[in-house]
Order: sequence, then structure tokens, then C-alpha cells
Amino acid sequence: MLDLFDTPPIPGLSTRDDLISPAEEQALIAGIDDTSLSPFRFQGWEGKRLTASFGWNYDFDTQRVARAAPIPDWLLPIRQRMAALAGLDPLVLIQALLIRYDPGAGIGWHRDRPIYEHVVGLSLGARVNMRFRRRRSHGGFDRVTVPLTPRGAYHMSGEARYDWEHSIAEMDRTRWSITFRSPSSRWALPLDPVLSI
Ligand SMILES: O=C(O)CCC(=O)C(=O)O
Ligand SMILES: [Fe+2]
Repeated sequence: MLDLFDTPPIPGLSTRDDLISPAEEQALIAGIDDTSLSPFRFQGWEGKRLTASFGWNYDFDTQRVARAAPIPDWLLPIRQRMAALAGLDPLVLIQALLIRYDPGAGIGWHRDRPIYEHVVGLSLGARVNMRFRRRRSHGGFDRVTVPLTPRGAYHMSGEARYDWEHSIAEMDRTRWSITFRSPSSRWALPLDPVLSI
């Protein structure tokens, strides 16, 4: 039984606590820490969070999308569970993004790139709030705060993903996240980056 919000705080956003066990969380954290991560780069600027992309990568420096190394085997079981949570075929989740936020790192206000459609994330380590905001036509913002519990997952699509921006404030304890994304139907990204090479 999914404990999705009865009434989502924003249409298109759902969360689920305890998708994985504490032992699975530790194994995934070890997997992320064993991966070569690099500081997120945005048009010459370097962010404090450390990232690695698999399947596909959107390069914020060159503003181009490119193939990345295939999604590693150790991520496939969790991709399967996160796809089921979102009601998706695991194969449509063509991108995996690993992030480590050390103390002082966060993520500023943004919408995910339009080349992607569904966004399914898993939160590991520190508990944080994901903040959402949407500009009102007459000034100011509508704002919603959604707690992300360790080992919990979220699914963003539709209004939550396209009409609202999200961000995570700088934190004082380490948090890791794993995000899977599907390609937008407006872009012709092959579903399987390995087979289609
Ligand atoms: O760490 C997270 O859960 C969110 C990451 C995020 O919003 C992004 O990479 O676009
Ligand atoms: Fe995002």
C-alpha cells in the first residue's frame, strides 16, 4: 500500500516514506561514495554539491545533452522500485543522477530541464525540506514545503514539475539523493542508451 498524500500539496507531486530499509540505504550511500563524483558545474560556476550522471547527461556548461555511461547494475533494483512507485516502466527511466550534498551544499531554485518528463527521487541521509514556489500573476509566490524523509521517495510530474520551481536549502548534515528521469516525449532520446549506440 502506497502512503501517497491523500490530497497532494501540489498536483503532480507525491511522496512515500520508507521505500527502502536502513541497510539498503547504507548500501546505496556506499555505492554513491564509491562513484567518482564531480562538483556540479553551471556555465563556468562550480556548485558545492557533487554529482554523477548515467544514461544521459545534460551539460549545464555547454547546454547540450549527451550520452553518459550506462546506469550501473547496482542501481537497477532501486530503479525498478522507484518506477513501480511512479507507475512507470523502469526502462523509461533513462537517466540516473547521483548527488552528495556535504554540509553547506544545497540546490537553488530551478525547474528540471525540459528534455526530461517524469522525475523520481530517493532521499538518503539527512532529512530535508524541498521547497516549491510558483510565481503569482499579480506578484509574489505561492509556496509549499515538502519534507523529504531519509529512505523516502518522491515523484514529480505535471504541474509540480512544469509550473513550480523547487530548491533545497544548504544543509548542515550530509544528504545523498538518487534521481531517475524519463525523456520528454518532445525529445527523441532513445530509451536504451546502450542498445541504440
Ligand atoms: O536532491 C534532490 O532530491 C533533488 C535534486 C534536484 O532537484 C535536481 O537535481 O534537479
Ligand atoms: Fe530538480
